[in-house]
Amino acid sequence: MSQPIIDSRSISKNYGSFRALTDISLTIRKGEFIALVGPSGCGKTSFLKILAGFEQASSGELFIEDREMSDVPAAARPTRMVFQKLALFPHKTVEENISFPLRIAKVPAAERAERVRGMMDLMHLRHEYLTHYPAQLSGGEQQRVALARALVSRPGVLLLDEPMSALDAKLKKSLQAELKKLHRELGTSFVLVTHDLEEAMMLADRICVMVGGRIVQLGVPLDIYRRPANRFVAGFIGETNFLPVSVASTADGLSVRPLRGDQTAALLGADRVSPEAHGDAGLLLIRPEDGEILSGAPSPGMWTIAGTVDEKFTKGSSTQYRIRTEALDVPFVLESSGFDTAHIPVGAPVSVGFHPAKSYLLGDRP
Ligand SMILES: Nc1ncnc2c1ncn2[C@@H]1O[C@H](COP(=O)(O)OP(=O)(O)OP(=O)(O)O)[C@@H](O)[C@H]1O
Repeated sequence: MSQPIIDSRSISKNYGSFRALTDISLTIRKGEFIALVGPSGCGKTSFLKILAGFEQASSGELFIEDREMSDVPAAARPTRMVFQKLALFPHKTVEENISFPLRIAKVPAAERAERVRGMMDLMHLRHEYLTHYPAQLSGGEQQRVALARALVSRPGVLLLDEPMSALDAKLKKSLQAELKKLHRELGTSFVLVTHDLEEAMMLADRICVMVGGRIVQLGVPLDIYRRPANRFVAGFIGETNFLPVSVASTADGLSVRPLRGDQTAALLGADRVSPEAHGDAGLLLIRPEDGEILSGAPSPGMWTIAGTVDEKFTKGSSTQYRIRTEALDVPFVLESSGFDTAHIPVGAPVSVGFHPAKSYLLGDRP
């Protein structure tokens, strides 16, 4: 798991005068599952295409399996790519589609047949589909055939460009689960481009957040969620509340206090402070699940904010409240597990409690 399979060194990409990627340095380990996330146009697909050999970097170096890739064409790389829009051959059967890379590699017919059937089993595709054409299969089945075709030549790296975005929610969930299982069983490195942050958190060992053609954060999902690099990443990865605070240095660490309201100051440990936070002001990141609507006295160390329920949504497994407060210009978002058993009506006055020492301090710039 620790050996690198992909080593991208300061890769940049220009399309004419437009710079799509700047200084992308990323090492992906053997067997690792990496998700590339970021807003539309941030360069995720461009980077994937450079890894696959469908685009050339304008500068920088790319090593895959310790080999420099600038002169290695796509077909000769240990990478295979699965696209968002299916790229199956419509006039070839499922068997011909999956065996295509093996034909190119001149694998003997008997071995081809065996490996294709092995992939059908792995992808939970019935063998009777072998003689079917792609149009005769459902969207999810077609995407599984595309995965089978990409994996049949046993690539070291599977590149996935939003392979599930065209599928309906239920199919997507089942394919996500299959993908995770497949990754565990095969030991192949997966690089997944996705817009779906929940998908990235569910599947990836590490998430790489890109903005404007640059990597802004690379880390395990929990770190990206709990210790985002800046306000943009925090807001991009899940819903969040940003409470403006004043910051003072003390002998015991940083002390914070809300700009509005008269709470006692709270001390933050060094692991609760973003490296980009500095000066005497900041934003305290409070995730919706970290707040609670108090029914009694707050527990020691809690800060409380008074407000009124502006809206509430029942999501099935949880209930979300949006609470208007004096402390924030936008509603405080709070999520509690389960149904709204307390039956707190919209318009009701409430007291929101949370532990500042468990939150994370960001700089106050966007
Ligand atoms: N062949 C091309 N010629 C010119 N510009 C391009 C080309 N391919 C991509 N771009 C531009 O480069 C930028 C990055 O595109 P890319 O497709 O890599 O982004 P992305 O993060 O994958 O976006 P999305 O999430 O919308 O798919 C975009 O502004 C895009 O318009």
